[in-house]
Amino acid sequence: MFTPPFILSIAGGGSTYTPGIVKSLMVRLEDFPLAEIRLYDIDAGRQDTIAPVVEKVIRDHSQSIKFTVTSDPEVAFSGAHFVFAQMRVGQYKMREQDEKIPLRHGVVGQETCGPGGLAYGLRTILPMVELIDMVGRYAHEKAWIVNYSNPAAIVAEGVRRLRPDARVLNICDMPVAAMRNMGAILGVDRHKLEVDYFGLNHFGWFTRVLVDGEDKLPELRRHIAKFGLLTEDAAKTDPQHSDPSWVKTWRNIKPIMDNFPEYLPNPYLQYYLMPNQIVEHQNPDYTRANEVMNGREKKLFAAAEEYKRTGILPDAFHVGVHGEFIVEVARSLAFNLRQRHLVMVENQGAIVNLPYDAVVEVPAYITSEGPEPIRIGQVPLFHQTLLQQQLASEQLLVEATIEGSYEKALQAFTLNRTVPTMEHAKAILDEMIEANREYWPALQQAWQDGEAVKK
Ligand SMILES: NC(=O)c1ccc[n+]([C@@H]2O[C@H](COP(=O)([O-])OP(=O)(O)OC[C@H]3O[C@@H](n4cnc5c(N)ncnc54)[C@H](O)[C@@H]3O)[C@@H](O)[C@H]2O)c1
Ligand SMILES: O=P(O)(O)OC[C@H]1O[C@H](O[C@H]2[C@H](O)[C@@H](O)[C@@H](O)O[C@@H]2CO)[C@H](O)[C@@H](O)[C@@H]1O
Ligand SMILES: [Mn+2]
Repeated sequence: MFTPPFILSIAGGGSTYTPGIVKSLMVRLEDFPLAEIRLYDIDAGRQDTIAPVVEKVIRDHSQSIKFTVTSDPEVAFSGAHFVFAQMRVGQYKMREQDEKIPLRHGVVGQETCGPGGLAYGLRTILPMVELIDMVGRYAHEKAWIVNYSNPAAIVAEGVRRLRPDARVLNICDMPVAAMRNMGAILGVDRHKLEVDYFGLNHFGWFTRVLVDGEDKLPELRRHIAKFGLLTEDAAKTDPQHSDPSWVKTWRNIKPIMDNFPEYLPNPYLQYYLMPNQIVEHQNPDYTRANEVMNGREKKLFAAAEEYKRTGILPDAFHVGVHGEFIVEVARSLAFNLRQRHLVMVENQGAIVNLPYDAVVEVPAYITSEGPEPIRIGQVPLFHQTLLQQQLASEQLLVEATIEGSYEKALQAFTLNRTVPTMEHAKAILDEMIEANREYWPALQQAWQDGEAVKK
């Protein structure tokens, strides 16, 4: 453990989430004291646009915290105690491709699920390893990287294989966001909930939702059967997610639970369990990437511009569970609080009927040496089978990245539940190879015309 105040670096400093995360840090300054905040990004222009907004957020709370903005890894990470990673490799222009290419083939087009998530994984694993190595070179020897960079399941598996000893904790705010909505429905703050949950990232189920020791899942089931995982007035539950695609996502918990009422699914399961319906409702010319570029990103950039012109910062970003959660996790790491959070962690027997070395998402106690997962036991055959298939798809994608294997990438795409046939998988993969030339490692075919290719 190291003593506060801490040096904290944010990798992906130009992210639309940076001001919100920094605001969350400022609100918790007494509990998580900071000496310096550093922004690091490979796109200096984007980061410079957002930096004055971030600086204003800091100065509204503290005059003493040093603020540094850089594209130099040595400056960014020297002596750092914490690194929050939130890189979007290829930025929104590549997210748009991840979503639109599969849709042209009638397949789900999504940032982290299906072929889009696999493509994003092929772009992100190696830059993440590069980040780990830079942090290893310059930062405090016990520094923690808390990673939000997506696709988190694939990134976590890539890191587990390539840098098994790295102090990286991979997290996702989706379960916390679901708990916030549960809390709103039940009329309690999300911190009052203690949940049981098992799965992979963006692929799991809540099995119990306790408030003061009483399981509230029956009450939630009755509510969800009418409204999905939203209050009657959706905007009140989730002001950030008033975009139509998110409202639909929360409502889709209802059809899933109408069929499988036992557990409450992660909203991302809609892409695997009802892909046809999702594709029918997706506009192939205007996907979530466009919604975000014309919404969250545009609003933030416009506010930065107005702040530069007038010195007045308009209300331009949301401080929600996303920022709160990463700060809560970092505090637990920093002070060995052993708080219980849902995070990604190597299974190590927590889910008895999944592989020992699978990266799973389960509740864990967060200590200064990392997460200690709770024991889940056996999961039912239906869920185990879905999980195994998704895990295999993600693991093959990681192997494809490491080995530069075209065949393994094709297997990963073919095995994914969102992809109906081998032909769809190949057509999408081949188009994605073209679109990702700048980002993916080269994928070689080991077989051609029925013959093994001699190396
Ligand atoms: N795990 C979760 O639950 C969760 C929740 C929200 C967002 N996210 C992820 O957070 C990230 C940021 O999202 P956003 O919508 O704000 O994206 P964004 O494009 O606004 O920001 C990402 C930033 O990362 C930078 N970047 C790209 N490659 C980099 C590299 N190799 N090194 C340093 N910086 C690099 C980009 O230049 C960009 O400024 C994404 O990966 C997103 O998927 C994850
Ligand atoms: O489509 P986007 O870019 O708006 O969101 C994609 C991310 O969605 C999840 O995170 C949500 C979170 O659930 C919500 O509460 C709030 O904090 O906003 C986040 C972003 O909208 C998901 O967990 C992430 O992995 C996705 O990147
Ligand atoms: Mn997530």
